[in-house]
Amino acid sequence: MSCATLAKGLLDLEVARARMIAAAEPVRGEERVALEQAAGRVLACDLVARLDMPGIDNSAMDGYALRIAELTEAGLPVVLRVPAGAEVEALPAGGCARIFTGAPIPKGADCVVPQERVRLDAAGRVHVIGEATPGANIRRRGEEYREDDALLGAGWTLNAAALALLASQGIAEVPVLSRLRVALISTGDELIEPGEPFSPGRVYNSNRVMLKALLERADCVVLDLGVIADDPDALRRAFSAARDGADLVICTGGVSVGEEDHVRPVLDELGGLRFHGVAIKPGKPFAFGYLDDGSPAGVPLIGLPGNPVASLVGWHLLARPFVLGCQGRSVGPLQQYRVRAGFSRRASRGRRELLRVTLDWQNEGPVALLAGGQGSHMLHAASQAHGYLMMAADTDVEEGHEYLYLPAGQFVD
Ligand SMILES: Nc1nc2c(c(=O)[nH]1)N[C@H]1C(S)=C(S)[C@@H](COP(=O)(O)OP(=O)(O)OC[C@H]3O[C@@H](n4cnc5c(N)ncnc54)[C@H](O)[C@@H]3O)O[C@H]1N2
Ligand code: MOO
Repeated sequence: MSCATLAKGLLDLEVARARMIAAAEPVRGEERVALEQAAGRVLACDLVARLDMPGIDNSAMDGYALRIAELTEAGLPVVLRVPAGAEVEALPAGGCARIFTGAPIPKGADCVVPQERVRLDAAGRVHVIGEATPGANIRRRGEEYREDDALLGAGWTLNAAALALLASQGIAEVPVLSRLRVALISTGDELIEPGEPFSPGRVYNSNRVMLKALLERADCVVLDLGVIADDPDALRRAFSAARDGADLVICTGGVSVGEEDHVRPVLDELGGLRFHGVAIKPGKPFAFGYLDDGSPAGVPLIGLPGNPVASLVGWHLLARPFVLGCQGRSVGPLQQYRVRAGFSRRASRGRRELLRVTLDWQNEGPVALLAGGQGSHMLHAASQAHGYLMMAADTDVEEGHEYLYLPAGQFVD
């Protein structure tokens, strides 16, 4: 999309995203944690294999290990029984071994025939039904990787399979990066907390629990500073307190242009605003800057919009890549592919629109349907959406036409 079509003064999404990614400085500090505690943590250094994988030649099937050259019409007697965990033995000449999945291949055997493909005669001799192929059903030592081969790189997020991989190497403790400490501030005089009695004009704080969940899922330690009034002095005090204990400050609300919106001027006063306003809907009043704490760079601050869905979109597209970068994790380009729209809709002027959609798979290919109301305060559709249909600025949605779709799975930590 050409920047010329964007509303004046707003950054293009890709430009803003690139600036967030470039600004992210990986946190220093690491610790060793037990494998059981390491889910979702970020590896602090490269790890190499300690052992060949598999460690020995072993059987992929329950069956019989034999030498193909010794197969005759008379069949082979079973002369050995090899369960998983047994010592490696030699296969005596002229016989075969009853073997089980994972058990070591006896020396001299060159094939495992699954038990479904053998016939046992009255004397208990093994007859192979069909062909026996050399090497069949034998998992070779080191066929996956060898000792000292690269296993996982620094910056890798330890997902369940990665933990299992390390466990398979006998690794019980891993070096991980220190968790990013994020101070979370909600601004707004109107805010009350869930559980408090409702009164007209009050708004339940939805951003707090949403961002806390997103940050914790992204392996951050959240320092929740609660709700701060729409007042520059209160905000000044909150930002000053936040910068002293956190690697990053995130606040929501008060980041737009009204005289009740104090985030931008206070950020400017306490450090410096780097940019404000991104050409996306929702999520336009996104602010990024630094609070001066005496260090060369200062403490980064992200101001997300108050409208909850705008805050969510700002997290997904701009704040999360910054957090990932601060955690030493790699941030790839947005995953997107083209999907047919099952609805028509007028364009957003001057901003890309991120429509919250579900995918209907009942037709030949997926069809995107609106997940519900699209206002930036409308959380129901956001809670149901499978992803975003990303519309270029000033482009109407026409039913049956294809548009870029961003699956929500890419934003899940
Ligand atoms: N004259 C203009 N007005 C607005 C503009 C603009 O460009 N010119 N931008 C609009 C857009 S777009 C958005 S998005 C909002 C965001 O404004 P703020 O970030 O300043 O947010 P607030 O004004 O504080 O609140 C907006 C809205 O969200 C509710 N809110 C705030 N915090 C929470 C929370 N923690 N949980 C739930 N809901 C929250 C708040 O009550 C308001 O209803 O500005 C537009 N205005
Ligand atoms: O960016 Mo606002 O989120 O359009 O409503």
